Parts: sequence; C-alpha cells; structure tokens
Amino acid sequence: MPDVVYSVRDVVHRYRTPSGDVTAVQEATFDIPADGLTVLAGPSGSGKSTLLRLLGVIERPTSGELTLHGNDTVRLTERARRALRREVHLVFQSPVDNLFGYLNVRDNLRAAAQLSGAGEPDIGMLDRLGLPGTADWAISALSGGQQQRLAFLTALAAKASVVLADEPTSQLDSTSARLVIDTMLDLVKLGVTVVAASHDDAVLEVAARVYGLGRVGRGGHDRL
Ligand SMILES: Nc1ncnc2c1ncn2[C@@H]1O[C@H](COP(=O)(O)OP(=O)(O)OP(=O)(O)O)[C@@H](O)[C@H]1O
Repeated sequence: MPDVVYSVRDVVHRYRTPSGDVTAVQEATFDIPADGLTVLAGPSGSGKSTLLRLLGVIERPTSGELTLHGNDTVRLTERARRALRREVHLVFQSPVDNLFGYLNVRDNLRAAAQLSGAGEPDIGMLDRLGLPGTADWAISALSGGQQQRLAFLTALAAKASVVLADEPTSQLDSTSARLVIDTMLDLVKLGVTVVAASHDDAVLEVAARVYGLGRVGRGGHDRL
C-alpha cells in the first residue's frame, strides 16, 4: 500500500462574493498516494484550480479535513502552513508565469533553489532530464514545451516533494505537450508526487488515477 500524501475528506470551499457565496468545491473526498501521476479532471468551473490551491496550502477549506503528509492543513497556524508550503511547487499553465525571463536556464534553477532554502542545485539534471546543453540559454531561446519542462525541473531544484500543475499542457501543441508529459513522469519516477489539473487526453492517458469533478450544483459535484 503506497504512502498517502494527501487525504481529502468532505472538503467544501466557498468564495464570498458581493452577490453571495459561490461553492467552488463541494464535499470532495479522495486520497493521493505518492506513486503515479494524479489528474484532477473536469469542465471549466468545476473547482480544479480551487482544489489545487487547497492542496497547495494557499487557501484553507471552508470545511472538511485536508492533510498533507499527515499534517492537518486546516487547523495549522499560518506559520506552520508556510513551512508546509515549502514542500509544494506550483506550475501554472502559461510557461512565462513559471520562470524568470531575465535569468538564464541555470540561474532559474538556482533561483528556485534559493527561494525554497535548498542548497546549490544539480545543474546536471538538465542533461539527464531532456534539456541537454541549455544551461546558458536565455529562457526566450527555449520552446514553450522546453520552458514548461524547465518549470517542472525547478521543482527538483527546490527539492519540493509535491508538484501541483494547473493545465500544464493547455497552451502547447501536441509535440510540446509530450515533452511536458514525459517530464511529469520523470518526476514521478524520482519520487515526486505530481498532481495535474487537466482535460488533455494525452495527460489523462498516462495518469495512474483520475479524479473527475463535475459541475457544482445544489447536489454537489456530479462525481468525484
Ligand atoms: N476568487 C474567487 N472568487 C469568487 N469565485 C471564484 C473565485 N475563484 C473561483 N471562483 C468560482 O469558483 C468556481 C470554481 O472555479 P475554479 O477556477 O476553481 O474552477 P476550474 O475547474 O479550475 O475552472 P477553469 O478550468 O475555468 O479554471 C467557479 O464558479 C468560479 O467562478
């Protein structure tokens, strides 16, 4: 039985808006084990991004239980939540949002390591994980797929144990998306827990498990 990284029980998340509360996540219950790629799938507005923010210890659920490596993220102090957040690395859908465009490839790895308090990064990972010979390249010299690949490698530089990716292939053509998918699987092999919100069939095909979120209605998600 693989280790449970996240345990999510009856999690509800509501946003307060001037026109009333919006339920973004309705009674979500699932576990995320350490092994294999986990995908959160569902139509626009079904709460995927909100769930990623809850898993990323960025927001607290309105109610329910959510543990990360056994730590109760709902009741922890803000200080303890900040410490836990260091274990998690976020990858957004637009490659330019994931990298410092004014730094070269090597310095992006260094910056990720410094920001998370990790030691000097292993630049050799570029050669081993699909970006050989690019250490001195400007970010603008990489293709979109290569930039997104580097975004995942910055998680290794930061020594994150969990990577949460929001639609990581949605702005890429199928060839570039393949680079990103291979990199997510490389990270999984290296023991990193990777959770992606995605409705890309190519991502769904390689997932070890898919949690489907339906539209949130009065009865909750269609299925989860
Ligand atoms: N900050 C916010 N304030 C108010 N409502 C929000 C906020 N963020 C999201 N919502 C609402 O919560 C619901 C779920 O949104 P969320 O972005 O989590 O879904 P999603 O599945 O990621 O959608 P998409 O694929 O379009 O990004 C939607 O109805 C959305 O309008």
